[in-house]
Amino acid sequence: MELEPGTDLEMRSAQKPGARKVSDILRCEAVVVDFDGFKALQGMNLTLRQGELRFLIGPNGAGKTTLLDVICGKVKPASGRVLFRGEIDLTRKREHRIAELGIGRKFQAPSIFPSLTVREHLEIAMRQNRSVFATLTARMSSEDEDRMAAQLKMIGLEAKAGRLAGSLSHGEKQWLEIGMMLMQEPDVLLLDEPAAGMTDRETEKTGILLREIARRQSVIVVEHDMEFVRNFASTVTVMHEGRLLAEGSVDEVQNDERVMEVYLGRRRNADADRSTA
Ligand SMILES: Nc1ncnc2c1ncn2[C@@H]1O[C@H](COP(=O)(O)OP(=O)(O)OP(=O)(O)O)[C@@H](O)[C@H]1O
Repeated sequence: MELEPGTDLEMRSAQKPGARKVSDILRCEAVVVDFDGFKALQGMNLTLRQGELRFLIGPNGAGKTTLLDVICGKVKPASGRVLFRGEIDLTRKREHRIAELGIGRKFQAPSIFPSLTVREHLEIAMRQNRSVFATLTARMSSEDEDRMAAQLKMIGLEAKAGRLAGSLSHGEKQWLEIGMMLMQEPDVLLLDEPAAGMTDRETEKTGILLREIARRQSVIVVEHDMEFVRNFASTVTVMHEGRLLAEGSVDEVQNDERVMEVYLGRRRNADADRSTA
């Protein structure tokens, strides 16, 4: 594991009790992303509070995934800042360092190992969060065992801890991946359409899980499923053409004329077309 003395200590000290209280955990300021002349983000702003579950919506190509890519360091912006805990500019950090600082990213497709058990996945994830020395000592402490049990319960896979991950349903695989992220104790979780391809019941359970996570951590969810958003969102950010279009409660953004025009209107039309087809 790479160690950069000093830097992490300084960063972590910002989180210690008694340090300046920062209620905004993440602030994206005027972020511009330029893909060879095409501006996927054109000055995007977003502020995420600690312990918030935020849904990010917008039509195809609005720049939602690109914004998550900037936050986790996968894409570097041409200009703008992403401030973590008020003072660390993530745009100046490398991707692995951003993950170490406490930003977890989950992509849409599950990437699990079919021939490892559910429990083994969580063990691996837990060890990735440890120092080299701790990784070499194979035994789990009773504290680790407690965390493992709590995590399995939280993601609803208690009864399937010994099952091979390859035998899980699509929804269960997604929860396992979320559980692996949680084992690394991120402060901010970035999720791209976590409920895509799930059954109604799995979708419902995913929404409940996200709410549970947001009791302690901050979450940004990119989502297309408006029913899911309606059921579980308190604050929604709407993007359009690489910018913030509107922000507010589901009701507020649904009644916003600009939003109806560029996003919900299109979707309603699409839904209407489908129901009359
Ligand atoms: N690596 C890239 N190179 C060039 N253009 C890109 C690249 N990645 C994304 N884009 C373009 O940037 C724009 C924003 O893409 P992005 O995937 O962020 O949108 P989105 O809101 O997540 O869309 P969707 O809902 O369809 O996933 C799109 O026009 C896309 O084609």
